[in-house]
Amino acid sequence: MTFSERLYERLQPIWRRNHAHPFVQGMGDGTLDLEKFRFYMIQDYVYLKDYAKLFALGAVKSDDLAVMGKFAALLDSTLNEEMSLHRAYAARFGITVEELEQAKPSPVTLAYTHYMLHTAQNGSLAELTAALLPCMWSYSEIGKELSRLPGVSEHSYYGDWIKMYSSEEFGALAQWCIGLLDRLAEGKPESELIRLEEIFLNTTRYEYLFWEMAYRMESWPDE
Ligand SMILES: Cc1ncc(CN)c(N)n1
Repeated sequence: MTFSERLYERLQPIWRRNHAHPFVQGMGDGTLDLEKFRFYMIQDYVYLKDYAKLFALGAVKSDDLAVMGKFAALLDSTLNEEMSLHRAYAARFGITVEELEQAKPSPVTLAYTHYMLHTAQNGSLAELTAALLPCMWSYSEIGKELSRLPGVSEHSYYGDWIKMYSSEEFGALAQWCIGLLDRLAEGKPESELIRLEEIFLNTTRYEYLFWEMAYRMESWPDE
């Protein structure tokens, strides 16, 4: 069994909760309130700005040219493809790029990105990869699962989101990250695998909290 198979098997309960979240299901059946989606888009933009830095840190922590190149490609794709989706949605919501850039993180966004950046800056390349993987992997799985629902890709708002995350290109990037973690985990003692599992579990939990935060449009108490 590969390390990613072990993670997938062990974390099924929380993984399924992510897929079953009303925000995710609401995109699938088209009933999600647009205000919640608007809130999500802005927070996700703020999130991705920090998330992209993990790829830059991954390149710094690697000595393998192929890995460095792939991290550079992931950085480029996050900033210029994934975040373009958000810029396009923002335009539809009447939000300017300047407003997007100035948006401030909610408590959950801040906690999630800071946890990942802290792990990436202080940990090994394997720890960095374990931290960033649930983001890529769970969106690719959610995108694919939603895209199987009839007519969903044609939804005037949620269709583009589902098309992006169910795309082969996004799936291939997620698969590369899974393969990288498997390679990095190979031959590691159980104590280190437990540490990697804990990091992966925490960012999987943060994925859930992010859906919950967006669904409830949670911000700071004084806002
Ligand atoms: C919170 C979150 N998690 C994952 C992804 C997919 N890159 C995202 N855009 N936002």
